[in-house]
Amino acid sequence: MSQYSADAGLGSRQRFDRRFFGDVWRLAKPYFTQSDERWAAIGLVIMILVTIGGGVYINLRITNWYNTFYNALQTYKSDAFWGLMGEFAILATIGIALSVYQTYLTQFLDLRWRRWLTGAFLTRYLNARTYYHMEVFKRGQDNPDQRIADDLSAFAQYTSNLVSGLLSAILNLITFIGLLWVLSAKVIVPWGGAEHHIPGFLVWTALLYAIAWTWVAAFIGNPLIRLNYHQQRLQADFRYSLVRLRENSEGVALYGGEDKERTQFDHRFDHVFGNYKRLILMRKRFNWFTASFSQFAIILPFLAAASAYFAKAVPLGFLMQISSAFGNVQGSFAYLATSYDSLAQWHAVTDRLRGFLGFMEEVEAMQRTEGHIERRTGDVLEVSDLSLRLPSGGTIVSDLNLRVAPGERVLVTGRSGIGKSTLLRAIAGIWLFGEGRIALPSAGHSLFLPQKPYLPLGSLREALLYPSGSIKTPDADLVRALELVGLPALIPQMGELQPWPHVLSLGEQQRVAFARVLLQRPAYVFLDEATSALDEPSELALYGLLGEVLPEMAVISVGHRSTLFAFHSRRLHLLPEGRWEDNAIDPTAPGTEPQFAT
Ligand SMILES: Nc1ncnc2c1ncn2[C@@H]1O[C@H](COP(=O)(O)OP(=O)(O)OP(=O)(O)O)[C@@H](O)[C@H]1O
Repeated sequence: MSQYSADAGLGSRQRFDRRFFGDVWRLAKPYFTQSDERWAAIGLVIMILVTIGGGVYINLRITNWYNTFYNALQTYKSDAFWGLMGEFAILATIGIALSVYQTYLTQFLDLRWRRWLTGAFLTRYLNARTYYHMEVFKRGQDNPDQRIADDLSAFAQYTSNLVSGLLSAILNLITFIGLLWVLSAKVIVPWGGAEHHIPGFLVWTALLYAIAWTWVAAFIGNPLIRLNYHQQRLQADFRYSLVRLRENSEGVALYGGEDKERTQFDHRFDHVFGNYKRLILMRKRFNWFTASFSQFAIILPFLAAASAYFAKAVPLGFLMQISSAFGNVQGSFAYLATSYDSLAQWHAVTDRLRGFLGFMEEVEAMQRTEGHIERRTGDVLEVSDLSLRLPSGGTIVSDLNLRVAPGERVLVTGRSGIGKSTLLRAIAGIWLFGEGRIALPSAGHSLFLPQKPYLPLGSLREALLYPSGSIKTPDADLVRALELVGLPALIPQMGELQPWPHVLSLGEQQRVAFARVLLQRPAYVFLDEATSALDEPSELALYGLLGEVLPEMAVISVGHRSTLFAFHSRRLHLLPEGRWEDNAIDPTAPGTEPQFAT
């Protein structure tokens, strides 16, 4: 069971409750307590704390300066004026430097934290093919790419900014609350025709005012969490539809599907627009209140101290000092209210991340509980008592026993949808549902070629050596491989960075995949309709090449063409209800096998 709340990804819990902070802590803790970078991170945190503390101290000095400065003005002391100007210049310079460094160090911490978080998420995402299983068992999880690329960065930024802001507010409060309490002693509260002194009157005023402000901000601003959450999702959905068009541009262009695509874009953008409109309306409502509260907060201390001033009980400097101290205390009390919009975005980002992590944990748990297929590394492919099923429970194959010796060639046949690719997925170790035992040479010694070859981002050279070819492979070998598979025209472009999946035809891409086999020389190769886009003579030529260049390599193919019988010595035929037949192919009668009768 996931340690993150199951509904977290839906942004449905909009409270800053214990579970929310528990999840934030679980996301943040590893970097600061377990990572290799933890001492550097703690060092940065300490430096940020020093800048915050210094900033608060400068604030205090400036507040006291107000008192002296305005009193000097009121009493026309021009000689004190210039000295005070100089003092202000020094305080302001130190204050500016501290503020610049606080921002710089916080951003530097964000950047490093983001790098670490991204690395940790990627490790987990790629480990045990979790990325693949998350796609296969997708349940309402959207755009993992956005969660890794954007949300992690936003999480690091919001967390460090909000926490340093909160610490600064607390320090400010501790520093100024005493001063404001002392200053309150001189404040007169006229009530019922008499003058009263209420201990800590200004502190209570600031506190009550901030409570009212926070309550209104939370009440009005709460829907912002949900709207921010949806905004990020809808934005990512819209972007994803554009990326899909780019990736499938040829298919759409050939179908002339622009109108349909446009409708799809408009539809998705309407959602982005509608949600954003609600968001800005909500922000407008929210800003009405926060702007009113913050404006009124400016005059509140003057209102509170006016009676004392007009009664000439206190000088102007005192009034200005009160205003500054009150602003600091009240601003600290109201920190949560003034940061509510950022808090709402932080909540939304955290929701998305914990939803993603929760799902990743669910998939990892599924990998542990569903993975009953025992796997071991061996020299020979050996499948024992293997039963495979669909996630829904349907049987794909029952009690399969298969041994493929080095150099042997087995053709897997059966009607479409019977489970041929699923059998290869199970042998590759990416299909979870089933039981039995599989022994297979290690990853570097077995290579799986799907029907649609995967060409990574980069040069053709990199595509040829993907995934485990040595980067030191001499160019002469690559040239030879391209010649053998019938792609000599590509030799001059081997180092070019091009969108190869768009540039090469599917048949050419399948030839590139065969060149990979020749270069990487695995002990076992699995070809899942890996020549489906080629004409029959080219298909036979490529198969013949494998036999010639790599006679010791075992070949397990999935294919629908009867011409493939000529190349294989055995046929594993999958039948309905999990039945199967394993027969030798008569080499004297190629192509005469019945066509995949069930
Ligand atoms: N992730 C999945 N979740 C649920 N069912 C799946 C999944 N992947 C495959 N299947 C189902 O498993 C069955 C076997 O699929 P598979 O791709 O192995 O068939 P195949 O024999 O290779 O078909 P074809 O010859 O058309 O490529 C199909 O009914 C398919 O819908």
